[in-house]
Amino acid sequence: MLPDQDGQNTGGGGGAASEDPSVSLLREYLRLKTVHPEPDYDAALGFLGRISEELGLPMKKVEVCSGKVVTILTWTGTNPALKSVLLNSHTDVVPVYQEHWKYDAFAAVKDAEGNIYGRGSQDMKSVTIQYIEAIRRLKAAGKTFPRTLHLTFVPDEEVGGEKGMETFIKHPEFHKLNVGFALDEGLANPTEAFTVFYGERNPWWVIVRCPGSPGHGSRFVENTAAEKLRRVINLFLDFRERERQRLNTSECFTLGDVTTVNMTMVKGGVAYNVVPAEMDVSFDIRIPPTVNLQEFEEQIKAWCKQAGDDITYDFAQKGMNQNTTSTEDSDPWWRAFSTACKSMNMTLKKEIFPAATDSRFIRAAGLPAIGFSPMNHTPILLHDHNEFISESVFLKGIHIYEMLIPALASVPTLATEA
Ligand SMILES: CSCC[C@H](NC(C)=O)C(=O)O
Ligand SMILES: [Zn+2]
Ligand SMILES: [Zn+2]
Repeated sequence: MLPDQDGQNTGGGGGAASEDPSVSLLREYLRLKTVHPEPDYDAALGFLGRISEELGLPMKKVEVCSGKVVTILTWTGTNPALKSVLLNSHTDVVPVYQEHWKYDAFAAVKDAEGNIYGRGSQDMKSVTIQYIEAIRRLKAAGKTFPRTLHLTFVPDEEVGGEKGMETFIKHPEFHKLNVGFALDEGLANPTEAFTVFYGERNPWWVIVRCPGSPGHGSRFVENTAAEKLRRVINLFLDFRERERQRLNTSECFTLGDVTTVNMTMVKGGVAYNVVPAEMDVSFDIRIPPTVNLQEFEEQIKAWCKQAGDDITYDFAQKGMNQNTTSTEDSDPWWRAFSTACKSMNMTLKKEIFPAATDSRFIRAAGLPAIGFSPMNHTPILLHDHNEFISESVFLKGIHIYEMLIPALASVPTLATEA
């Protein structure tokens, strides 16, 4: 059977049944080209404006930087004085290598197995539509909850969040939301379990500059940049290997529990026969919240000193916040979240997110945030070729939010709110 490009009438697996409207909505959203480097944010704004009307929820637009709008839909609770629940998602997606995809990455093709292919199908347009569809169903069922729910749709997460959540979190309009707890993106899990993230590793992007004596390429020049560069690379990559071994030798460790180091760029040199006056190397380092950051920077300093004279380093990214969100049963937000999951017989795996999401800005503001994308039995394909989500996993995810949202929006008044 041919894959379904238009999505009007084909059920997953090739049946003749009509497509679930939630699936059609996801596929419509996947077709919007909110892809870097020039995301069509106007298309997303138009789409969200329509959703606001359909759901009967007021929409607010906050332009945090020129052309970068955060959209907020609000379902006011019966006790609006209580702290609210934030359902956050980003509207942008990363670019694709189209030649490596089975289908057009922006056609939202559904194959005969019911797998929906598209950039953002995991990261994180599926989650956006799951929030929307769960709320649509809860409203249609006439439910109300004590706590206010805010859905925020933010730009630029995929390019670091500087003109998105990082700025929005400091904006008066964010403070007006009176947030008590936030949900944001997680990762798929290929097993029966669902992964939940209660913290993130800090990204440190380091450039190490190695100056050296220049000279003719035919000579044994002393004190070259390349010799220093080699020692720097060895010291950083030896540490990488030790951390890799540590991850492999302990069964209870995941990627989020160790420090990764990757050499990502090398620069230097002007001609084949000129010994360069400087060579630079860059590393992408991700550091778990349990590591002492001051001590780690001392280590970097010591490596640079050991590698030779006058070596310096700079940061292009240096996350310093190590806040994590409580996953203790004594925490009312976690209790609400985990109890709802338990009632659906879901197995949860608690982890530190290996990369960086907008949750880091929420946690840095002192607010609890859980990273969760309800995608079990799904390979992790974010930023990868042929990113997909199955129709059935997507639909189950809506049901999961139909249970989670009422639980979170009904967390009893906290001691700090009384
Ligand atoms: C540090 S800003 C870049 C953010 C990006 N997030 C993801 C999820 O890929 C990353 O971790 O590289
Ligand atoms: Zn994402
Ligand atoms: Zn991403």
